[in-house]
Amino acid sequence: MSTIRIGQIDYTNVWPIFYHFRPEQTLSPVELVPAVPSTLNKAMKEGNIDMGPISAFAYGVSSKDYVLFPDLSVSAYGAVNSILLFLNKPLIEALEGTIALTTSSATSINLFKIIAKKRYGAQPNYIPMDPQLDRMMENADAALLIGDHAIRAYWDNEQHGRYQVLDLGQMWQEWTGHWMTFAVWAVRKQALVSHPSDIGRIVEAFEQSKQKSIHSPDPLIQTAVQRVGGTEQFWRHYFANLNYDFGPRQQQGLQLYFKYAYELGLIDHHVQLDIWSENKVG
Ligand SMILES: C=C(O[C@@H]1C=C(C(=O)O)C=C[C@H]1O)C(=O)O
Repeated sequence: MSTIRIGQIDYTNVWPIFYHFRPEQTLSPVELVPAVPSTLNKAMKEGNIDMGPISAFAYGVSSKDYVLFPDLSVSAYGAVNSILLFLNKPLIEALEGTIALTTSSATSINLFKIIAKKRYGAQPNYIPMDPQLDRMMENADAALLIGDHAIRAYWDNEQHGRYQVLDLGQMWQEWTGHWMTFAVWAVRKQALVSHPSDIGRIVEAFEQSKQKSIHSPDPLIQTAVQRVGGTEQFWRHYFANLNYDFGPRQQQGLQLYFKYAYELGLIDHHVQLDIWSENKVG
């Protein structure tokens, strides 16, 4: 039996869904592949991983090849606390200049482009850069970071107070009134064919981890303090504020995002959300 390769986003935001993830009784062995979202997006596209969390944008690009796992996502209604734009001048001025975009993201960098163009009619100069805030700010008027890179830069900035910080989840919600989904759990259609009887067990193991983490967040909070830093209070709020569902509200927000991405030519087709269910094959 070939191994099932499952991507694992290398950021704390996905911990609730992985912390207790123990797929049992799968016919094939399971291997976890940790990496930042942009690396997982590419590995998934090339077939080097079979399933797992990817940027919602990457699902949109390759939607014909993937199916979504039900009720799993990384979403927020308003502030995310880890999708942050750091600015050294007011937004309106920065939008006429240069914006550095982290190379680890796909959803958030395109969310920024959508907000810039559709809300502000702006088309700044974008430069992709590795997620190092100081180097980014040497080259740009504002810098977008995600995940733990954003969290660490935020703490650092609290000490030095150098930059204004805007939260993209909040910008999106204030503008559209909608939820935003940053990551979805996708499976390659090919993997549905090669591992048909294991999919249900893996979906169930993810769902169980999520429920366990939501009901007892303390172990995750303690581990985050030890491994990443920060206070217990920060992580309690962070995990409680993120949302891991993929229900009608999250789907509506994501559909609007895909509509705008299509209108701006960031994605070349209308994206349909194709969600896996036990009774559906392929
Ligand atoms: C909430 C977050 O969502 C993330 C943002 C992603 C993106 O911009 O492509 C992808 C996956 C998520 O890890 C975060 O990174 O903080």
